[in-house]
Amino acid sequence: QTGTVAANPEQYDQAYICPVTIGSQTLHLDFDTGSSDLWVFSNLMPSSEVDGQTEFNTNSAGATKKDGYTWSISYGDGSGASGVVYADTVNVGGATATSQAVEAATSVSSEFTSDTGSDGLLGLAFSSINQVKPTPQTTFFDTVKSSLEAELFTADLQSNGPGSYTFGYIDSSKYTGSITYTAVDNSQGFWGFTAGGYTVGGGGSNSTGTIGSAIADTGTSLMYLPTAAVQSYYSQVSGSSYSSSQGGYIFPCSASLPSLTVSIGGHGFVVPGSNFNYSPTGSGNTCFGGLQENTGIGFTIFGDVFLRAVYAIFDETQGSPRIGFAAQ
Ligand SMILES: O=C(NNC1=NCCC1)c1ccc(Br)cc1
Repeated sequence: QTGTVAANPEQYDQAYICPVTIGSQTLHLDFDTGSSDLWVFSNLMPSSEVDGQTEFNTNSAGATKKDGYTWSISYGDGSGASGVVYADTVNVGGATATSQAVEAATSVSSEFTSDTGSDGLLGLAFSSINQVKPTPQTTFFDTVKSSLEAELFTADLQSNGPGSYTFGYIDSSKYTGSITYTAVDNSQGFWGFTAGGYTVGGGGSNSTGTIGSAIADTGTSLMYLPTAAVQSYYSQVSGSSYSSSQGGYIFPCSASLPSLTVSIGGHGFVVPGSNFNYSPTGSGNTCFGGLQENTGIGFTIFGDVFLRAVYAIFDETQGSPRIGFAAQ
């Protein structure tokens, strides 16, 4: 099917990298529903900031410089990049944008230099938060959506193995049961929605509160919830504690992790306990939790830890945007 691309997880499922053809080059980009810029490592960068990544060749025949256009972006984790802007043909699994803004980096932060599996990002949030000056550019999805069978894209992220993104259609083999849709508030440029109650473990409903407004962000590795929900979760994990040195909740790697059920659109979505063992801390046979507090971020983020448990549909077919989730 046109518009299908593999999503390959980096180590610890930290991010999902997809092959994208830009002109005659194939680069591997981190698809990110939490930002709206398509930027790539380029030949304009100092070699000290490149560690094996493929560089977009700004001198290629198909690349047209947008003179006077620049960009600079910083992400929730403190990483960032900046550069200049070209127009080129961008092809994702057959879905082709003939004149897409390709933001060529002239500098990137150390997080990107050391992320050797990623040649840049492909933003899939709303174009209202694109960071190109003097004129914001459209995201790949916004550029191509009118040419798609349907104005939507989907994310099927898997643990430790290839998943996929589709553009223009829903792959019914990727989910079970029905899709639950809920309204999206894109006033801040994100795929924002409202989440309801939560239950820790498969027992009865032991949720005491509701989660509230949240965003679906494939570019964020973990799940960040309000403190009450996070403390309720780790109270069920023996040996867990908040480690200020590690910057989050940790637990013995042998701990038994409960599932977390979150109500969205009136349907309970179960995140299996295994999703919450993110990575070894590197000391004392403790592991870093895939669920952390949203304090300091100011948003509740349903990142890859949650998105791996569902099939997600980012849908603009109805005029107003909506997001759909189905069990997988
Ligand atoms: O930056 C964000 N998402 N994408 C990426 N993170 C790291 C590289 C890409 C992000 C978006 C919204 C909020 Br609220 C917090 C963080």
